[in-house]
Amino acid sequence: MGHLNRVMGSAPGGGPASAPGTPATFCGRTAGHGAAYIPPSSRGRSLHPQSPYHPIPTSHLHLLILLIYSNFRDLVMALNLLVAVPLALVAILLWKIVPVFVRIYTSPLRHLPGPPNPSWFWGQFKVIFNSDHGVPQEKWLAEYGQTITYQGMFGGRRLYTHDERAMNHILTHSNDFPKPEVTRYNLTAVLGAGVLVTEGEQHRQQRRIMNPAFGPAQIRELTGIFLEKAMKLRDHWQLTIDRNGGPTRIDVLFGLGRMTLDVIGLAGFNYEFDALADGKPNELNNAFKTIFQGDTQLPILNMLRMFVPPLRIIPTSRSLKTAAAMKVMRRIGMELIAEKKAAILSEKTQGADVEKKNVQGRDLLSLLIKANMSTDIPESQRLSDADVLAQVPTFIVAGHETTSTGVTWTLFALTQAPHVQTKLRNELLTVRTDMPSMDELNALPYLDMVVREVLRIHAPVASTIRVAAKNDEIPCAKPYTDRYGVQRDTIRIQKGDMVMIPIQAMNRDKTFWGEDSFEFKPERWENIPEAAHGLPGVWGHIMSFIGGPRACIGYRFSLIEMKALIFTLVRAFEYELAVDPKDVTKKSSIVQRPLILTEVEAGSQMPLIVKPYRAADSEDRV
Ligand code: HEM
Repeated sequence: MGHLNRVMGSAPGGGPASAPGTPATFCGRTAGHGAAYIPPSSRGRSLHPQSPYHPIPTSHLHLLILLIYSNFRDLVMALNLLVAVPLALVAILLWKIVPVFVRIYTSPLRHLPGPPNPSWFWGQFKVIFNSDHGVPQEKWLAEYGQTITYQGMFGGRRLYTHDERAMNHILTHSNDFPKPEVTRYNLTAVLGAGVLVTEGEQHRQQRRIMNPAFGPAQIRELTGIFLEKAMKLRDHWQLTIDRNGGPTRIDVLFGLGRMTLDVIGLAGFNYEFDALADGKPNELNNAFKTIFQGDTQLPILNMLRMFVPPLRIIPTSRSLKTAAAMKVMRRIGMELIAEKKAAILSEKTQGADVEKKNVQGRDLLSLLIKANMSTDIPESQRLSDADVLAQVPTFIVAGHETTSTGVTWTLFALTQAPHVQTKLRNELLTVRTDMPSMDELNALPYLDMVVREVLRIHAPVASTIRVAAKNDEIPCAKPYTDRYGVQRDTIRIQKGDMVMIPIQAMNRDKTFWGEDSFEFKPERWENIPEAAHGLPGVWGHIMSFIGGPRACIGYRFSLIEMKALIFTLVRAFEYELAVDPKDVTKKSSIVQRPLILTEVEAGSQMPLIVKPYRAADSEDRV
């Protein structure tokens, strides 16, 4: 307004500083243009603007010209915008989508053998989605060989190989094969930039600080928590059985899920979720549930938001709810961090400096904060509070349902192999205490074999995915035959191609495990086939925790937690499946939860008949 007033004021012949009735928006918007424009016809005129000889007063003429001129400019600008915005959107879409289509026809993966593409839009997505996990891929491998390709949505190519050397290359070159952007977006939306999501230097830095908290000495300290919580679950089931007056159908998945949540709360942050205490409200638990409940609204928009990043700025009811729940999570997380920092600082003021190698304590977060504050970590290598905070939901998500589904499938497997259940219980009953140490648990050979076999055959995380960050040539252990009948010993891959990490399928592949690879046989661990030694898993020659720099950081934690649970629950009870085994299937999301085909509406569950174990009852069966 002031700017325009100056122009008006400087107009020859003067005139009112502000024309009455001039719309404010006009004044505001045209100030820039009006300042430069002085019509030549007005220059040097001395007639009073209100003179009757002027049909239109000069200043009004200026105004009119300005109005027409600026409206014209506005119109042009509006038209520009109308054209520019859709053009920009089309450009972004082309920038994202064209390479996807180009890649289909240029990717060297097209030379690999594999099934024909049933639909350019869905690719094999529907076939895979409507089958049990990994089953179509296992069929294709049998038909086309160990290294194949198939197409996903919009024809995107995926490399699918069981070649152990190729898989080792992919897992160990984690910078060249990171998680795809969509996966990272989905995880970041709910976890923040925790170790599960970050890549490159940020990931290396986080792992370096976090690794000591997951070492054997630290897990030894946590064994008591695992056993205490396992006993709480045992007592809970016993109470249910007592109330029913005998063997009772119990959904073991539910109780185990709550137990492992309580464990990660206490062992992870020294926080009491009290999930096993029925009905007790808990702010963090509620926030967690909100974040991980399934999508109920606008699934199309939610899906589009994943693939078209600009749409992510449009809020949906789901994104708003998630944001509110994350705020709660962040607040509680920050309180926990502040508490722990204060405790460590007071420890420091009372004694010597904290040193990374001396880090001891009970919960993972305290250990992580201690390691981060230790004097032998250079300032530049320390994690920010935001980085530390992001590990809170990361631990909860990564460390809770994975272990509970692992133990759920163990109990299921034991119902299907009663002789294994009995043999295992007999071994566990040789221990004279309810509270064995980590070393005592690890000294039970049959328990160890059962855990290995369950994690092999019922891997809680059935598969994961990576994307090639650059063109690469992947070496193979065994040559394969390409589409043209030529033998090859490397796989060429192009930047942007997806790579499947077939965890469960490699764990059950006959090439590594022999003809009985699909059977649950703990005894196989007395002497596993030589071929299995080549699998690039971080633990036990299986892929369940994958391998390389992105292998599961919590595998020691989960193994001892699983052992503590199985130890306590198999000593106390006998288990039978409450439904027909043919009705038990796996519902694959991130973890493989059980689903009963005749009771789909009940959601994931594992109904078992649970009966207190009494030595005399079972003597005839031993
Ligand atoms: C039976 C139990 C478990 C299984 C089968 C399992 C499996 C896995 C798998 C397959 C990955 C790799 C995911 C990917 O990169 O796509 C992973 C990563 C991870 N897991 Fe586990 N996990 C288990 C328990 C735990 C526990 C108890 C914790 C923590 C207390 C944990 C913490 C993590 C973290 C932080 C990562 C990310 C590591 C990184 O990217 O550097 N996991 N886990």
